[in-house]
Amino acid sequence: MNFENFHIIKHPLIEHKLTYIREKHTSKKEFKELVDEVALLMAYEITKDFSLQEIEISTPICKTKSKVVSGKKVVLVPILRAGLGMVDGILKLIPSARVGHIGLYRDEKTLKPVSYYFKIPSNCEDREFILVDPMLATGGSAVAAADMLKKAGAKNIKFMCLIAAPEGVEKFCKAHPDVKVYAAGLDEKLNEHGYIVPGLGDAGDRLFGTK
Ligand SMILES: O=P(O)(O)OC[C@H]1O[C@H](OP(=O)(O)OP(=O)(O)O)[C@H](O)[C@@H]1O
Ligand SMILES: O=c1cc[nH]c(=O)[nH]1
Ligand SMILES: [Mg+2]
Repeated sequence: MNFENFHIIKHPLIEHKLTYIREKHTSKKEFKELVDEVALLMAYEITKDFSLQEIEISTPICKTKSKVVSGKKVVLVPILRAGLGMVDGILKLIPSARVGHIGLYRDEKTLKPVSYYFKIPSNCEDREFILVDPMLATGGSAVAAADMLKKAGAKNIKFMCLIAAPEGVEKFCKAHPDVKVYAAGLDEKLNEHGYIVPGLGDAGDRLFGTK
């Protein structure tokens, strides 16, 4: 997909783990562990542009200057429910990140997102948002979530998903060209029920065992 703000994160470990996330016989426990692991690996990649500042510290040997991450405070925002599956993995890497929540579900018939919850930290302008959801299908949910973040004042947003469909990438990138989108895999298409093909099925149901 040729959108400047769309990036596939390619890494052998991510591809390997994604294979077992897709596999329908993977257990609920393993599914959640793998989603967390891929989210952590992706977060490592997408934070490469974080800025650093030098501080003075004392090692047991002497005083020295060394670097720490500086800049805007990170807010991780899962789109409920399935986005919750990615939070623990990313928090392992960025434990100080605040966590906002956006409650959206996709209406089964219309495939349009229905909003039911929104809570994020204040002072949005000064924060770096990482919006997460395993699936970018029609794009309706992710576009609505980014709309809500911007309406609340967010200026700096990245969106991270595990699997994207071309339809969702196009919709999101056109609606939010200023938001960088990162996916571990780009699939073929959507089926007649709006599910990604080959995809992984219903991410929320597989994470929470609600099928
Ligand atoms: O790109 P879209 O067509 O909007 O579809 C993607 C959305 O669908 C899934 O959520 P779902 O509605 O199943 O809610 P859940 O996470 O509570 O299961 C998924 O986690 C995304 O949020
Ligand atoms: O394939 C899909 C599409 C939307 N939501 C999911 O959980 N899976
Ligand atoms: Mg679901």
